[in-house]
Amino acid sequence: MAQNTILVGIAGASASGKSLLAQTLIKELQSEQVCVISEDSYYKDQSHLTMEERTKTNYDHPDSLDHELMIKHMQELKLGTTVPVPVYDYSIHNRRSETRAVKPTRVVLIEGILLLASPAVRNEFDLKFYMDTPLDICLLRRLQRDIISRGRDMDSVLKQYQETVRPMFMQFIEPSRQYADLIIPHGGRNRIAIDLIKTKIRSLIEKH
Ligand SMILES: Nc1ncnc2c1ncn2[C@@H]1O[C@H](COP(=O)(O)OP(=O)(O)O)[C@@H](O)[C@H]1O
Ligand SMILES: Nc1ccn([C@@H]2O[C@H](COP(=O)(O)O)[C@@H](O)[C@H]2O)c(=O)n1
Repeated sequence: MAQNTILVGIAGASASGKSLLAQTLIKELQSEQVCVISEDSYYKDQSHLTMEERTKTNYDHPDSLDHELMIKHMQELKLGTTVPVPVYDYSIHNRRSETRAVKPTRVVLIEGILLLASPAVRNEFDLKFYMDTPLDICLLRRLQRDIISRGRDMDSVLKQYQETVRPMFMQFIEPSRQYADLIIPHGGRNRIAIDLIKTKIRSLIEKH
């Protein structure tokens, strides 16, 4: 039996443009057969920790993520099942109580920093992309984004960047680049990459 759902992974550093690329594809494809999930939805539940304890979590280490649940959902989507994806709230460093029902559309885009770092996760993907944006550009964009959209201040973003974001990038994310099928330079507004990926996704939808 032909597989119905194709899983497409978009990996790369924090603020490299993964989410912008995924949202641009969704907007421009205008198809009910494409949807997006963020790996960040699968950060582990931290309800048992105080807010102060939560700020000390290393959110760039694979252990902070519930990859088991994510893999379960990826496999269920491939089997044609709708899955309850957790909703993440950065301002409280925790999942909210509600979930979001994600249907097994023909193409499911999944974006996240650690998608290619472990064999168990990366083997679930049919197509794997890596956003190869220079780290200094990522830091500038993260600083701006985290202050405007994630309720952070400059000191906390810079402290976290030096203590965990950059070291974990070096240890886990950059070495996972080798597993990508396609490496995308210039971030989430790379017009040629966007058009090529759109053509590929349209052909997958039409073949269905
Ligand atoms: N090529 C680009 N040019 C300008 N701004 C960009 C570009 N790519 C991403 N951004 C901006 O940088 C920030 C981080 O991008 P985002 O897509 O959220 O990164 P990621 O999902 O990889 O963490 C966002 O505010 C986004 O709008
Ligand atoms: N409570 C949290 C959870 C995650 N982060 C940071 O988010 C980054 C991953 O998301 P991107 O959209 O930037 O890819 C990751 O680098 C974590 O440090 C956080 O700060 N707080």
